[in-house]
Amino acid sequence: MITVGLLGCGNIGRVIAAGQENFKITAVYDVVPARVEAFGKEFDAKPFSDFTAFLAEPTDIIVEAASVLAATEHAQEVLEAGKDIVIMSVGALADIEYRSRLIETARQLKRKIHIPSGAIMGLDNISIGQISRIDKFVLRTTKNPASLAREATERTQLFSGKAHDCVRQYPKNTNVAESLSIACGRDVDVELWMDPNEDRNMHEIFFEGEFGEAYIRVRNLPSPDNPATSYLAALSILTLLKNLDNPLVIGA
Ligand SMILES: NC(=O)C1=CN([C@@H]2O[C@H](COP(=O)(O)OP(=O)(O)OC[C@H]3O[C@@H](n4cnc5c(N)ncnc54)[C@H](OP(=O)(O)O)[C@@H]3O)[C@@H](O)[C@H]2O)C=CC1
Ligand SMILES: O=C([O-])CC(=O)C(=O)O
Repeated sequence: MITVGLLGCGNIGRVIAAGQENFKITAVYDVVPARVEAFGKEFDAKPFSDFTAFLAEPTDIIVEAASVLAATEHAQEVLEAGKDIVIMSVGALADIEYRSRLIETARQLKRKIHIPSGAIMGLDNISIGQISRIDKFVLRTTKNPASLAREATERTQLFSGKAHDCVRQYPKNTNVAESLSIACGRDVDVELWMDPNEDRNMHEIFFEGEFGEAYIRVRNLPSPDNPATSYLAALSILTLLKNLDNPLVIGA
């Protein structure tokens, strides 16, 4: 049985905990002490409000499902503690120097940094961008203003530019932009829109290159507990965890 330390007892954390089968969350940590206590009680995991003690608890892997700040603060020490990590708040890796340091640490210590597919589809073959020419790559994300904690009466563009800058400005909403950039090996172009007539979290990907062209559109249901986060993102990380000990690896 794989033992998991869960960093972040929010919306995604709860979906993961409810779906435990071949892994067991044995330790949990969150910035909100009351939340971590209640979570620990409900899912039979040891609650921690001190990160060092949480990390010292024997677990096979740490799952970050908290925030870009949490991933930035803790990923390096998780690897240095000799543990693999799953990073949900991928925006932390927009800092190229930090990302390189993490990868180098993981390489030296023979650890893995897992990035779930999250709220999008297609990351598998989008990674051909690492070995093949890409002529165009645009992510267009459209969310209801409520998912962005804003108000609007008409379709409004919030951002147009590069992924690294977008996720810095909208760290709770555009981690997918960074996942796509890592997959295809370049800082992709991003448009972020809010639309009061869109009730889903929509991600459209326009991808052209040596292989031909692709258009991918996902219209995700928002998570009931956090409309900023698509439910697909929680399902994705749960699937990743369920496959950690599967010898059959599918996809590019
Ligand atoms: N890669 C992807 O495709 C996607 C990634 N995400 C990202 O996944 C992460 C989790 O999402 P979700 O579960 O919906 O978020 P929630 O806000 O529902 O839960 C996160 C929990 O972590 C806590 N937390 C925040 N910062 C820290 C910290 N520094 N240390 C410890 N705990 C902390 C939060 O506390 P508090 O409430 O006080 O902040 C909250 O309890 C988010 O960063 C989100 O942006 C979401 C969707 C898609
Ligand atoms: O859940 C989504 O649709 C996307 C999201 O919030 C993110 O990438 O951070």
